[in-house]
Amino acid sequence: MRIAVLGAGAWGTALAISLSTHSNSSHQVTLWSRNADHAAELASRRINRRYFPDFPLPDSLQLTSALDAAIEEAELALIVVPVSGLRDTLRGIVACGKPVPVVWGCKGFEAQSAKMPHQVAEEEYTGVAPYGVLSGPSFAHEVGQGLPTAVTLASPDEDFARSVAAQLHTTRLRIYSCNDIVGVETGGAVKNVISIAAGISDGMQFGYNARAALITRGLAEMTRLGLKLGACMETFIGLTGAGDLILTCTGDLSRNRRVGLGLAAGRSLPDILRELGHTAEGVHTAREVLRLGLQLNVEMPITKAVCSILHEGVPARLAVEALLNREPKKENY
Ligand SMILES: NC(=O)C1=CN([C@@H]2O[C@H](COP(=O)(O)OP(=O)(O)OC[C@H]3O[C@@H](n4cnc5c(N)ncnc54)[C@H](O)[C@@H]3O)[C@@H](O)[C@H]2O)C=CC1
Ligand SMILES: O=C(CO)COP(=O)(O)O
Repeated sequence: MRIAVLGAGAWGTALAISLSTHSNSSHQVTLWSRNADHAAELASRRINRRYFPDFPLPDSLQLTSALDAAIEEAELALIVVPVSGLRDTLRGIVACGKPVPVVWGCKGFEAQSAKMPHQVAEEEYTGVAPYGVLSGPSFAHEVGQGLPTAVTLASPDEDFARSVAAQLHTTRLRIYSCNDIVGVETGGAVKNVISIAAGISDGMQFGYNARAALITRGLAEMTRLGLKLGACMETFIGLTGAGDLILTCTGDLSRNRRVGLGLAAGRSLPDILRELGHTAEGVHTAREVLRLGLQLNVEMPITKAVCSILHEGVPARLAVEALLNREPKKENY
């Protein structure tokens, strides 16, 4: 299959390497960077020093900064830019006049509009070609190494999800399919926010009990919001819900968790993000998750606490105390 991977950050590069290297069928993969200098450097050095420095690029991987060239022959485009770049990338594809099926890998809600990625696609890509999302517990660094990983491809068009999952599936990257795109995208967005909370808790040495409580009550928060948005309950105990939540709340490869660890250490958000040098979607998505929760009358106490620390300058210790001081209540979803 001819695949264009659009976005040459950590996740796009990991997927491009994995699909070029580990597939049984022979995929021809082109990696697109919007930055011409970056694309030229990738092509000449055969390594992504800025975003994914530990992994050489396979010889067969092609590089370009021309979007039309990347998608010209492609049978599928994997859009692996942050949520903030999804709309423009879809518009760019439409402007090229090449109606290629797309699957995005971003996890979060659009800033200001609180729209899920598939709602952005509904606005920009309806009637152009089929689309879907790839999500689940998948640190780029481990996928780049070819370590076993399982993810889910969701699309409102279930045949499309099944067919693309089967084509991208490899012995290292197991891909399930489903049609609950709302549930999958809610899980991917909310887990990033809860992962910041887990980083804060661990950074403050609150212990394993507190972390397990955050993961479990975070799952309740994610599920409550998702059900209000029309998702299926079962999705939240799957790879893209509990699976990704557990991964990013416990694994130090998570950039969102590292934001939380930095906040607990008393560092400023701009300093943390500068040092991280990568996208941490939870930082902006926290606001949008809270906004949606308020609109839909869904209680989101952990998200509220994370937002107050990130965006209102509330000290982490005070936000945690406010969480713990809430009235006792029935354990429910
Ligand atoms: N890194 C990981 O382990 C995983 C990341 N993701 C998700 O994938 C998305 C991308 O994450 P990473 O690649 O890790 O981020 P990154 O920070 O490593 O790289 C982001 C890349 O996107 C490019 N970019 C930013 N805005 C753009 C735009 N408007 N148009 C085109 N390119 C643009 C940047 O130049 C950079 O190359 C995020 O939504 C993240 O949540 C999902 C699964 C795993
Ligand atoms: O989504 C991820 C793994 O599934 C990556 O998480 P971070 O963005 O927190 O690194």
